[in-house]
Amino acid sequence: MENVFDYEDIQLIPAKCIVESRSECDTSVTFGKHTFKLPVVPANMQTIIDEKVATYLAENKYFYIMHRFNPETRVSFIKDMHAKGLIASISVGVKEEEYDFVEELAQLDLTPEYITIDIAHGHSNAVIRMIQHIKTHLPESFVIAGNVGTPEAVRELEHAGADATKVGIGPGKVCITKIKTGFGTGGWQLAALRWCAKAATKPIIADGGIRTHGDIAKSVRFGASMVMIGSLFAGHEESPGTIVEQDGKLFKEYFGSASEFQKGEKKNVEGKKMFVQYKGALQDTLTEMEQDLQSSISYAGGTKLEAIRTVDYVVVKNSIFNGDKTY
Ligand SMILES: NC(=O)C1=CN([C@@H]2O[C@H](COP(=O)(O)OP(=O)(O)OC[C@H]3O[C@@H](n4cnc5c(N)ncnc54)[C@H](OP(=O)(O)O)[C@@H]3O)[C@@H](O)[C@H]2O)C=CC1
Ligand SMILES: Nc1nc2c(ncn2[C@@H]2O[C@H](COP(=O)(O)O)[C@@H](O)[C@H]2O)c(=O)[nH]1
Repeated sequence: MENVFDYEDIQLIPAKCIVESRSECDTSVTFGKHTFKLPVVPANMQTIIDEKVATYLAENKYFYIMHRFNPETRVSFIKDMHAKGLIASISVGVKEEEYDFVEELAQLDLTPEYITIDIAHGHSNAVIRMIQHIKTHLPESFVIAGNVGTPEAVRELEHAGADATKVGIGPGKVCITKIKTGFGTGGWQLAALRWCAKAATKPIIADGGIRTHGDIAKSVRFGASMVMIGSLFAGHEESPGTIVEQDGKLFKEYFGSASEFQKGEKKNVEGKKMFVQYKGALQDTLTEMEQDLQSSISYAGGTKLEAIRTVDYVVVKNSIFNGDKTY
């Protein structure tokens, strides 16, 4: 791999502005059969999303993916969302009982609009078999498969029938895969995204490592149709993590899906727990993301997200923050 870089090493180069106001710029994205307000999806993790957050996002035309860690609630979740006229977007694993679950949905005539196969090492026969199983029993569901970090993996999962692939092995804020195994895209996630996007013929979700709103525009530039974000969504009032007070300041817990806290045991642990600063209402962050992305589109010299995909960029090797912090 040549030209390895990450989010903080890149600056996008402005093109001539064609709008009078940033409000003219449209951040919406069509992903599968639906159009959403932002190319952003909160991570399908237990401290990021629950039924209430999912409903809020769907009602307000944001994409969401419900996590898979309360498997027994998934059937009622899909029914509830459909009863409210909302899309159902769920996650599955690859263990034996997940095959039965997919068949159960088919027997109940319940088709989630989106199903995400959510495992750590998605370039595997287990995921390929699950894609094929879903496509056999629920052919109308849009299947997102991951996570992967190579063009070979993207090609194989697409070939197996995935409608989108999710790229990112180990760049997450609560991830310790890179430390415990020595593998992953941590530290070069943006370059890995570009590498994968060149091979992809279907949409890619860039997953993990987003630390600023500008990183969303950079992900779009390097080939993402959608960007999955955990840590930036962990500190909200609505975030399911427990709230704690320390030295008069409020924090919310954020833990990895492969952490001991999630698994309830110390086996194959590849995630940790941390506390992020409380930051008020979820909608405030979504609104700020939209405004920042509208601004990105204006700097790209366009009125739509697509304008970002073709801008020039420079590699500035770890210098863009220049000691500054965003908060
Ligand atoms: N994006 C990322 O970088 C990472 C994300 N995660 C998240 O953590 C959660 C748990 O993930 P995961 O452990 O995959 O889910 P599961 O615990 O559901 O494991 C899925 C299946 O894959 C097997 N498996 C897991 N890792 C490997 C591997 N490296 N090689 C071969 N087989 C493997 C498991 O068996 P067995 O346990 O017996 O090996 C199990 O049968 C998911 O939500 C995932 O997204 C976890 C790590 C990295
Ligand atoms: N290696 C691990 N990765 C994990 C774990 N739990 C979640 N994740 C991944 O992180 C992103 C979110 O990243 P962030 O930088 O935005 O916080 C998430 O979508 C997963 O792909 C874990 O336990 N280990």
